[in-house]
Amino acid sequence: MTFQKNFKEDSIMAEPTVLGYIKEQPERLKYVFENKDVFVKPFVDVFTKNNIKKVIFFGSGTSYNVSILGTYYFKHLVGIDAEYQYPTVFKNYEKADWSGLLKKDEILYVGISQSGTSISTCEVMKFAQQEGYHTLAITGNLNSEITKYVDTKVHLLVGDELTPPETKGYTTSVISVYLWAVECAHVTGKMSDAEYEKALDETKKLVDQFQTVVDESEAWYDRNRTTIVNSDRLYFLGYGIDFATAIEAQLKVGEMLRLPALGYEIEEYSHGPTMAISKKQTICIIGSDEGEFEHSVDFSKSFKKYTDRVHFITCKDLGNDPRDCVFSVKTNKYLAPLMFTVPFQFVAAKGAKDIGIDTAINPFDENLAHYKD
Ligand SMILES: O=P(O)(O)OC[C@H]1O[C@](O)(CO)[C@@H](O)[C@@H]1O
Repeated sequence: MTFQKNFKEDSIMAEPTVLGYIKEQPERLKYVFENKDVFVKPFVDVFTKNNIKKVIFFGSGTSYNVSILGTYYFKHLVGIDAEYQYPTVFKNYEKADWSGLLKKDEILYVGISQSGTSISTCEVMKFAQQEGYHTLAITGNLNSEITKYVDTKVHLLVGDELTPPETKGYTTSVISVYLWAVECAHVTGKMSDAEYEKALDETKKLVDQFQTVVDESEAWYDRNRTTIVNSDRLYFLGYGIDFATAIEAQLKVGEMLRLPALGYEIEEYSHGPTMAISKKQTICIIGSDEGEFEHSVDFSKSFKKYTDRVHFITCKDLGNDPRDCVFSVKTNKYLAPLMFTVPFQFVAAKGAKDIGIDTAINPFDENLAHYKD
């Protein structure tokens, strides 16, 4: 069986490669931002018409990691309840509102699936629809399986991504979910006109500078490639919103570079896994804001006593250690995950190339994760 992906838009690449898709992100994110009405309007319509009080995000793999960010965006920016859940675990162990205070039609189930064919995500949306909840899916293929199980289908403007691992699929999904939250926050009065303009301005500024993000990420990988690809194990550590980047890095490296890769909340990492710390381990610490940043710097100093392979990925000022990826592009902590994922896309895709792995081939030939189109 072959890996199933099916996007209807034309590919602009003669021979699709993960590295090609990584490098397409500046242009693609700009396109997504300029065409935001396509995916923001249908979401906001459902949200406002139904006076939604809670959003539950579902996805698998990369799309699950997007759900983590979506949840923080809706909690912090829109100020409503939100959750991210593994689809099948949710079906078997959870319910939409344990408090019993919300009406069914105040809850929105959101399925994120670039291909629209992830089995578990499709199944939970089908279940939600049968139970009578509002259901919405964002997908790159508006004729895909998931669209059969939702009231509202929203187009993810990702274009083709014909290689198994998703890279631009992640960043286009993140920016889409962020723009949903910004718009919902504005229309509900949670964000003032000035705050709304600022949020859009910051988004535009970031997508306009995304080529620099890609260039600085690749340069960071090139500077550190030798130790990275010769590591016994790679850890990706982040607090709060940066935890999404940590487990997205774990996933990308697991898919492509295929070395042992572990994503942890940074303090959790210090509760046990540090017992295994050794000189051939690479530890990447992601982003962070305010107090979390200071704390992460303290952690990195301690880790450096045990391995030289400690890297900080941030847009805060941090000096000139070539092991770090300190972006010259600055942005807010909600948009920063768009940047922080890119260095790890290079670790995964360029690292794989450097050690002779073809990322266009999925050697696992079983159809467990996706429906066939
Ligand atoms: O967003 P989709 O298409 O549901 O896919 C989710 C996940 O499935 C895979 O494509 C393979 O299982 C992963 O690479 C990806 O993270």
